[in-house]
Amino acid sequence: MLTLDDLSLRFQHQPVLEAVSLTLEEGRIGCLIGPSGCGKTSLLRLIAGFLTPSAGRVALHGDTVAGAGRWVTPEARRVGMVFQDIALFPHLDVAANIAFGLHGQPAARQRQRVEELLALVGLPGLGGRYPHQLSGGQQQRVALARALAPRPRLLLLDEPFSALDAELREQISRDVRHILRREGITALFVTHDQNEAFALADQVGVMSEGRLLQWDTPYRVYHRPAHRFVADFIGGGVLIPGRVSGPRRVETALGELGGDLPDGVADGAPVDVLLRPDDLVIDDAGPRRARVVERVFRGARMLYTLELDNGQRLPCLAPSHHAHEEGTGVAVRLDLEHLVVFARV
Ligand SMILES: Nc1ncnc2c1ncn2[C@@H]1O[C@H](COP(=O)(O)OP(=O)(O)OP(=O)(O)O)[C@@H](O)[C@H]1O
Repeated sequence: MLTLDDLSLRFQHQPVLEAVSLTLEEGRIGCLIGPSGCGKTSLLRLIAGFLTPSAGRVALHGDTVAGAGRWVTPEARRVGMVFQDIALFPHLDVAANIAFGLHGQPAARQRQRVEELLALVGLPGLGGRYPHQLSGGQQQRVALARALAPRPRLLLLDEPFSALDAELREQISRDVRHILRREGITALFVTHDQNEAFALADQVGVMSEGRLLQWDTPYRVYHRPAHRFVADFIGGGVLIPGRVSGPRRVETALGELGGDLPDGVADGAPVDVLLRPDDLVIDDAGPRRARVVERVFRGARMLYTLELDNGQRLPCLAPSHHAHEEGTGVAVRLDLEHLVVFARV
């Protein structure tokens, strides 16, 4: 459905995007995450046709819409957009807002499509209200209905839920996933929130400084980060130093660990090993001692920061019913499914 080939963008000679390539299959949901300023919004704007690439190609359904000497206007691309600031027309009622992209169609057909969409987004009967008479979540549903009305081939959503509070955001992102699935819409989201990306997406893209570092399933982005930045950015883990101590072996402050090593690292080479908060278990029978430096209550679980004798600090997510006080000692063991190791740069 969507193909980007080596897409690059410059603003006044400043590189903003560099050689971004990805494919998104029909009916799939993709999600781009990355720090502020890494180029996520610019990438959406290139796909929509509000920006022109400096190099590379954008294709929709196999047709080149930008690059390789071709240019298709934004209107002709049939790409819908939902923005962070909801931007409904305040002087139009909900039905007229949704029908905005349907002008030119017979009135009866427009009315039918509006009713259908109001039902789809869970707001039946609210077509006569004005935007100021709706909650933030309801307004965002109307914005979604408006974008879906002309049946776009691809829907782009730029931080659509960021203005909503956390609880509502979770609910509405689940609903939106449902709606997109039911309509078979191909969608590409931008979000800051990795939990949202994991909950919504079939494919997650992690961006940094204009590059797409990994485009993969949520599971692989989390468990098999392809890049040191991805490992660091996702999941609240830390990279601890280690040294290759044999084939598939690494010596660390937590003992010798076994697993896959990156290609080409020699015996004795310095490496970094990824430890996520759920890789470390507080266990009286554990072989290593650590001190509780900090703890943050997260409801069912407590997020501890533990410090080893060598000063290495590690995050540890543990059930909150055994609360360990700050300053006390605990015994720990590792519960690693697989090793993620990066050659030291
Ligand atoms: N019109 C412009 N002219 C010059 N530079 C721009 C312009 N628009 C964006 N940029 C720069 O391009 C880079 C990428 O911006 P972009 O908005 O795509 O990032 P982002 O990842 O969406 O950020 P955020 O998460 O904060 O919205 C930034 O360094 C920004 O300053």
